[in-house]
Amino acid sequence: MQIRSTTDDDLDVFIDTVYAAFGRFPETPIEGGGLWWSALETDRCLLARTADGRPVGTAAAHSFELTLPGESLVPVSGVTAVGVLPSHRRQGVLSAMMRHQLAQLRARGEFLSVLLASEAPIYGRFGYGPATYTARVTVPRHRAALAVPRGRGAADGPATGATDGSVEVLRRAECGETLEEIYDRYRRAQPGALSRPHRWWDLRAGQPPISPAPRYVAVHRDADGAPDGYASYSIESGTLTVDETVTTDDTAFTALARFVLGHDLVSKVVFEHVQPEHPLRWQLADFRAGEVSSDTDWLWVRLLDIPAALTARGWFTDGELVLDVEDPFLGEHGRYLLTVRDGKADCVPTDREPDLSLDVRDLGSLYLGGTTAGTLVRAGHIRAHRPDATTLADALFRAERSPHCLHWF
Ligand SMILES: CC(=O)SCCNC(=O)CCNC(=O)[C@H](O)C(C)(C)COP(=O)(O)OP(=O)(O)OC[C@H]1O[C@@H](n2cnc3c(N)ncnc32)[C@H](O)[C@@H]1OP(=O)(O)O
Repeated sequence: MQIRSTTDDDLDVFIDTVYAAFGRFPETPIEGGGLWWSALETDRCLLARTADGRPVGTAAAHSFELTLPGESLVPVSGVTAVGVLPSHRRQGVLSAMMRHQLAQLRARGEFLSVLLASEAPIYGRFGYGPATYTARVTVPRHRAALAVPRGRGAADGPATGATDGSVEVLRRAECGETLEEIYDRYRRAQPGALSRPHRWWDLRAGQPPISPAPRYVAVHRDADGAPDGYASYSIESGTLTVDETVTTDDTAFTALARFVLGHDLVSKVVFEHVQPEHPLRWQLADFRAGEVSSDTDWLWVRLLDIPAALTARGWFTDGELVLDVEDPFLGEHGRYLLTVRDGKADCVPTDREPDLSLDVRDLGSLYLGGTTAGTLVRAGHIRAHRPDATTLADALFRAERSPHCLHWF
């Protein structure tokens, strides 16, 4: 088998092979999403061919920036379009492509790779672990009243929590660069968020092709008229579905939630992509009115250079841990002393006794602070060699807020 990067000449073959492997991408672009292939970077697409030249497998990578805890922005590869023809599955084609791709990413000097997994059992063996999570919250309109914020001082505004800002409803084509600017400010402060490159906005990529229904965008502006949030939504059969809510602060989110929850001729409101620990359910007067479903993994993270990755993120508690990390797919093993002081980490090889022994996939899950070491110790995946190592790891890896990624690729 040969694995080679594509050129403009074989991009069509690449796309045909992806369609054949997935068997379900719509041929016709849908407004607001669905143009996934138009954002591909040709020289970052891999085609696997049999010895007689038949294309059988694909994998690609996008160039993104990922926000780490501590608002540190780093380049990452967003792995995508991974597929093997049904006739050639379970013969090692994907394994060969993953090995090839990880070596390529390292050669580019990248220390992190990320992806969205079509199925959860596929990527752990290649060293990826689930690192951000997402859920759907469904609110029936008749139970949609918001609670009066108990912590709000009289000087902060009216007791209803309403703000002096405004909401305007636009069609996507009328938004100009407003959404892109809001998204960019949001993602720079949100651990786990990916950049959405300019051309993705032009191509209307970055959102899943969920529905052919027209999309509306509610844009929130603060009291001075500056845009600080938007909610992109569609209405079908009495259900208003918000597929993306992007705000630079909680006030804008609350105002947009109030707007969609107050929409006439709608029986329920569905918020897609709500991050863990989001205050939305607490903001409802009836806590049980927000029904959580589709609680699942979103962004998977793979560390390619452990010291580089651990020193790149910000840290919020001082401490010292010895991590013994196995990387079975790449046949590597390393033991590292992680020392955190004043928000920064030092990470060097050591032969000290380990505090935690773990697989690189589990380090990927801890890395953005969205999964606790305690959970993975209890699951039997991480081994703690002293009783307080788990508590310390939980405190150390925590981010300033739960990591979250909205970008679809
Ligand atoms: C980031 C993204 O693009 S996600 C999209 C992933 N692609 C898809 O879901 C499209 C449909 N599926 C496919 O094209 C293929 O089944 C792939 C790409 C998932 C797997 O390709 P294959 O060439 O069959 O994988 P390969 O033969 O290298 O398998 C390696 C190992 O993973 C296991 N594996 C592969 N796919 C799966 C799966 N879907 N579920 C569980 N195990 C799997 C294999 O059993 C094998 O295990 P083993 O080493 O213990 O024998």
